Amino acid sequence: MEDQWQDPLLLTDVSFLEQSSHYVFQGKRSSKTAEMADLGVSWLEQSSETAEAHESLPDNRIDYDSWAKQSAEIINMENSGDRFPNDAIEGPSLLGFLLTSPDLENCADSPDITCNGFQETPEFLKNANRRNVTNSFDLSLDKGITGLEVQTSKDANLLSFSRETKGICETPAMMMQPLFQEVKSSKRILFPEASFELLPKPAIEDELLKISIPVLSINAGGINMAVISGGINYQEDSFFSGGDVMTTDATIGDSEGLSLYQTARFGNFSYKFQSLEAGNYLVDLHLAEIVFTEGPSGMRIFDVFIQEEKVVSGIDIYAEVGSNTPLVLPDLRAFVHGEEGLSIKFKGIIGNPMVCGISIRKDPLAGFREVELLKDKEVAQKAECELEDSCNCNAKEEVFTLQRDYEIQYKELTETRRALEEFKRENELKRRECQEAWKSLKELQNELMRKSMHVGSLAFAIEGQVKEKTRWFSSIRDLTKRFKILKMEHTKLSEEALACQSCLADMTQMTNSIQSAMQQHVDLRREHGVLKHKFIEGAKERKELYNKVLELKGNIRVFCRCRPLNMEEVAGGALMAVDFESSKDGELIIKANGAPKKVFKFDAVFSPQAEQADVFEDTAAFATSVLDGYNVCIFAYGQTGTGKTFTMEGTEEARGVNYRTLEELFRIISDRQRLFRYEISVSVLEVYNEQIRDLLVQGSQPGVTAKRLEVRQVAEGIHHVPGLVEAHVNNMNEVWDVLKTGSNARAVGATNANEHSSRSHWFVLLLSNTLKSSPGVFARAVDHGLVLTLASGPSQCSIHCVMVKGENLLNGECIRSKLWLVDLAGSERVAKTEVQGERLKETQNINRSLSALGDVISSLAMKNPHIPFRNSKLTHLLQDSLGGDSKTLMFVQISPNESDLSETLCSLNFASRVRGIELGPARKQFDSSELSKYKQMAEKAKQDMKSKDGQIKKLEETVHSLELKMKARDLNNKSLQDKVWSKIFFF
Ligand SMILES: Nc1ncnc2c1ncn2[C@@H]1O[C@H](COP(=O)(O)OP(=O)(O)OP(=O)(O)O)[C@@H](O)[C@H]1O
Repeated sequence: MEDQWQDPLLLTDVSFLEQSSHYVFQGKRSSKTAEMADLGVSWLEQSSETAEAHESLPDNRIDYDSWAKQSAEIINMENSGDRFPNDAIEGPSLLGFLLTSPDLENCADSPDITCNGFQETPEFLKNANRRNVTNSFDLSLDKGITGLEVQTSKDANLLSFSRETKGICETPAMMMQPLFQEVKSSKRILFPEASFELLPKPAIEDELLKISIPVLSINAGGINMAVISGGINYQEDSFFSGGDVMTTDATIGDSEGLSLYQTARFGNFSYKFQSLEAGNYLVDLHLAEIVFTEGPSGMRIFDVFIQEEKVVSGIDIYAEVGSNTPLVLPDLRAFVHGEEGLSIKFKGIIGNPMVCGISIRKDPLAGFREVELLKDKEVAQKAECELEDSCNCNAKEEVFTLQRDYEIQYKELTETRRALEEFKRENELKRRECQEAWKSLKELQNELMRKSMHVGSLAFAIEGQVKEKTRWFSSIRDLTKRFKILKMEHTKLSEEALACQSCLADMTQMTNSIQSAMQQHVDLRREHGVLKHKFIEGAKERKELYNKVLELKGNIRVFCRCRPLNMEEVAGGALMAVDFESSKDGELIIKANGAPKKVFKFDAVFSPQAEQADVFEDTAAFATSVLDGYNVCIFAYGQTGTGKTFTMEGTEEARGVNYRTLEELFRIISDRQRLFRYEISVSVLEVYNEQIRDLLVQGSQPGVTAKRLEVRQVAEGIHHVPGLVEAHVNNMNEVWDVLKTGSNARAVGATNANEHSSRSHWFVLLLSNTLKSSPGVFARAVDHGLVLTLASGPSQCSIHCVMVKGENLLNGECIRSKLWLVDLAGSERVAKTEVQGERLKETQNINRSLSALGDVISSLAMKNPHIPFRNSKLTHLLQDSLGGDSKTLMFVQISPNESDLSETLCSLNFASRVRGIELGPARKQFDSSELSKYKQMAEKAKQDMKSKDGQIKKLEETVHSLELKMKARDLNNKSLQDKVWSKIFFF
């Protein structure tokens, strides 16, 4: 109910009803509050009628003392303009309205508001008035006043009956019985002023009445039937005119012998008694309603006229005493002037009048009046006598005339008095009527006031309602607009829903496509996983096979390269010390004085005509090993000026091993970019006087004290130079820049020799004791009466370290490897010339480095448990890449000039020794068949590797195509998903 709008008036009514039900309408009106409510209504009704309301005798069923008190309080409050105090009667007002509403406070007693249980509205009062034929109405149906109010004139014989309604009277007979007895016993007349009060009459009247003997009694309706009732003889019916007769055998009343009431005259009739002498009489009328026995209808109301004057008005026998009960209207006064006699007429208002008996008695009080008249007459006669004495006969006549006039005037006076009394009575009645009318007017004014206030409050409420309804209309307009908008949106959404429904099929189709694509994607992934596994296995196998090939070829391989004779040598007519024409593959024949002197075997021998590319063709495999995760060391060894730097660095036109190896690295990286991710960084350093010098640090010069770099072991088998600049390179341009930077920074000895002259100045140094005591090549050198000669001058040990970090994108495997590209200092067989100072120190350090390298290689060859890597910075640096599973490639550079033969032989012997390390002494003992067998195995492995490479390449291509397909699927799925989501979002 809270969300429903309620009319404030209706709400008040509801509230009123709810509350009033607690006070007024709960079953029988037994509670005090209900009585008060009823009394309040009764008060209103009474106040609108007459002021006699407060005089009404209360019924003994309720506390009428308190009622009267409260009624008086109510009347006082009303008269004083006060409203009913809330504390006088709790809750709602007596009128049943909640007076807390300001709008309705002044119209709480509004009769227009329907109140359940309050039927006593003005409308009801009006109806009651209309129903009430005696112009009186019920004050309270429930608590009506029991009794009969008989109104009559004091002097005139007018009796008027007005009955107060009485809900507690079981029958009218019960109601009238007391009255009959009262009338019968006391013979009193109830005056209007007395109403319900029995006023005592003068005792003399009673006495006179007792001695009043009827002069004539008639048994009405009794044709030839005289009866005696109450000691009075009622003669047979006569003196009547008109009417009908009815008789009954039924017993009338409770008393026996009341046969007077067994006959009656009814209809249109009257009685005329002409035999009566002049005088005052009293007439008793005996009535009875014989309705349930025989006779006419009992519904009769009639008037009684005596001497053409109405003395009884609207008598209703049944209403007074009921049926079969006597009703006596006694002492109706009548005056008979003389011959005209006494006439009694009965005129019906409703139905036919009826009378059972008539008794006429002399009025005993009339004698007193006659005495008075006689006294007046005596006075008049006395005056007349006096006049007779004092006046003459004419005067007597005049007196007689006056006397007659007096009598006439006296009569007139009597009539006037009677008329005056009548006027007084009528005046009194009119006064009362005026008073009642005034009170009614006042009530009406009050009512009008209340109505006006009620109307005002209603107008106020209506104004509020109008405003409210205006707001409602505004809200309704807004709601209507919104409703229209919503309707449009609904229509739009319905259309979209229809479109969506049509799209659902597409979406279903798309979903199926997506699902099938996803299934294909899953299949492809599965296939991809299988292929990937196969590929990983193949790559692993390839790597193993490749490594096996390299191992078969030897982890330390030696290539021999002979430079061409330079211009000077050619110009000087230098003789060739190497016979390439007679040499087989991998053989090098050294000749002296035109005759072959010694044959050397290497893994590859490059003649002076060999191009840089030819040299690198066999070197490229090491680049693959590096990217497979192996450490590789490529270094060039040889006499000064034999082409070490040319082989390693080369020129811009003829790039050397360094550049080409890096180029090969990037090429392989590019090939493997879908499977591996690599990072390449390059460091360029130099070992100078047993000190590591970073050639990528700008401004670094040989001999200049720079930051001291040391080799540190960071993990098992991993050595690192903390602080060494590592230049990350992503392409060959960057590589070339780094190589040039290092080349430019390469130490240039501050000797008296330039690059060319360096080769023209030779030093012969004795090997250190260490070298001398070292086995292998160095021992052989000693055996040959030679010592290792180290290049002095500009060429120190130049080292390029290429660090590779790789990650297998398929299995997440990471590798970290190093490629050392070392351009060693020149090794010369020089005379024991004196070298002084700084140059001597350089030479000693160079010799130390090379001899340490020789010691390491010798130890590796001997498989000594201890390898003296730390005897020099160079071997310390190369520790990771010498021995173990690392690969080593040595370029032994020789000069073709016969004049350099001794140095050449020295270098070749050293190289042969190095090559022999890997094969070991036992391998030298292998016969050619076993060697060919190994070669065949190597070839087979190579072929397998190639076929594996082909398979791997195919797998790579398949994987690549699968990846492309998956990407295409992903793109397709994504576009489909985008379409679906866009449909979804769109809707
Ligand atoms: N295979 C070759 N073909 C053409 N020229 C060569 C070859 N080998 C060397 N030379 C030339 O010989 C000269 C000396 O070469 P290079 O400087 O490389 O010798 P080196 O062994 O490095 O000398 P050093 O020990 O003093 O550094 C250079 O001018 C070089 O161009």
